[in-house]
Amino acid sequence: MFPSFHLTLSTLFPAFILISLFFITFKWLSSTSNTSKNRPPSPRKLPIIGNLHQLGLNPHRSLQTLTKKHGPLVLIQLGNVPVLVASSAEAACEILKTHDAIFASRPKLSIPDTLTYGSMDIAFSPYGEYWRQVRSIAVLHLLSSKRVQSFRHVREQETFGMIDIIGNSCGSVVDLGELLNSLTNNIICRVALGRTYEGVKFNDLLVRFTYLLGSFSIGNYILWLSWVDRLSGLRAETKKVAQEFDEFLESVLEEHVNKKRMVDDDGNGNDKGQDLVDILLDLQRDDTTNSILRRDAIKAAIMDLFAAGTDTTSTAIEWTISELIRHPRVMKKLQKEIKDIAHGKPMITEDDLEKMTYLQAVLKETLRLYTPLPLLISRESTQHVNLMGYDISAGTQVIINAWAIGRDPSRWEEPEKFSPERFLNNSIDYKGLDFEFIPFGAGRRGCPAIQFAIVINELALANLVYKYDLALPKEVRGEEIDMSEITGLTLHRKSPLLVVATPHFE
Ligand code: HEM
Repeated sequence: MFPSFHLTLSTLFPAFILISLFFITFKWLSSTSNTSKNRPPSPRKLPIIGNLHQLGLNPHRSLQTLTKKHGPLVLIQLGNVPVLVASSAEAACEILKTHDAIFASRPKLSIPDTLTYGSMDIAFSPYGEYWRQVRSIAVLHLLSSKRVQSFRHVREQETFGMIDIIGNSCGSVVDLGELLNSLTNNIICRVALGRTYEGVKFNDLLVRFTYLLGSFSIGNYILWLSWVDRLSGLRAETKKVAQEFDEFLESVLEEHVNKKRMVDDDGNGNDKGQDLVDILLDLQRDDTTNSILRRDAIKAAIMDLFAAGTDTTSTAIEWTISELIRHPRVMKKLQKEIKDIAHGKPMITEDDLEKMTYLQAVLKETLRLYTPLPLLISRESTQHVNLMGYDISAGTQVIINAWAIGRDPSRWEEPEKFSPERFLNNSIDYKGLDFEFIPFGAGRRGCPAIQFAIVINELALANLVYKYDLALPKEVRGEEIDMSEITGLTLHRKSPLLVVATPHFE
């Protein structure tokens, strides 16, 4: 054993010297070529993990701290992956407007990829022809103004249903967060699938699904540590949820195909009341030229609505109510506006919302302070680009800290203060043109469902505060409401929002 060991060492030694020389020369060459490039400032990094340890449990906050030290464009290293962090309105404008096409792709991340049939959905699919087509199908057939309008009865019924449930609580404590979550799930279910699926099993599946989308997979950043994802059970759970969701969506598709046959048999084919699955199946049937709408693509598109549309919407309403409870002056002013416009009618309907300028300002203020997707959805550069004087290589992951931008003191007076008045008498909007306020992102990958989301938010909020006085339960009254947060896919309240609702009209 030992002789052969010596023999191996003696033969390996010159090879070792040669390899070392080659490596040192290569390092030197690449470092000289790097210095000719002007990289954005970077914090000091550790071997192997780079800056991963600096992300913490609330990455939007840790990244804001890095920005304060290094400036609005910071290049960090997450394992092997270079990540550009943008935290000012100017930087966001450069990325989402000036160089929008270069930053319009998404990085491939293992968890969303497994859950969405290999990123066949809209939100996670790479920039290209496939993404263009699925996005335009969703925009045209589900999210256009006409379509959003056609689902008005669904939103109103579900919102009024929630108001009734609260009414039946007879002044006892209700978990408002849970009710708001059911509200958005039910609306998306009815619009996308034609009916609600409220069973414990489906709710549990949705919770696990959104939890996974917000989970961190180390294998995405340090490939050889992928075993950690296997060992922790993350990979197995992702596959399990993907399979259970697939079985559920298969049964929904079957239900629709059979229902369609019955309608056809009656000769009663009727456009009104069509849900998204009906529309996609029709398009698939008519699609003789190309096969963009394969079965997996239909299922992935539906999944996207749950991933992108439920938690984001309900968490925004939950934070708004939390802030209103903390700010009785704002609550009173809002209730007065709604009451004056409602003229004693039993419920607020969507026609009333347009006139409620203070309500709109309250919601904007919440989206500024509690940006539901604080880091938007990561982008990836597809070619080398010069950004604000810095060289950014192709394949760099890009994080836009919309949460920090919304609290940037150079753009917002008293940025930490909840003050809806700042949105009165000015034109700042969330439609992606004012880069200091981008809760829905901007540019070609910006959220395509702004109108859909806002109307759900406004209707729920208006009815909740019109019908009830909302207060903390007796045992916590007088204490500050807990506003601590927890970050997963979205920015959530850490503790449930428990309230007591006292009806106004008794
Ligand atoms: C308050 C509620 C919502 C917020 C704050 C929100 C925010 C966002 C953000 C920040 C993005 C990424 C934008 C970017 O990369 O620039 C996004 C993308 C997306 N959102 Fe929303 N969203 C909301 C509700 C919804 C709803 C209700 C739906 C669907 C019914 C939806 C569907 C989508 C889709 C499909 C994408 C992916 C777009 C793409 O990659 O091309 N969102 N959303």
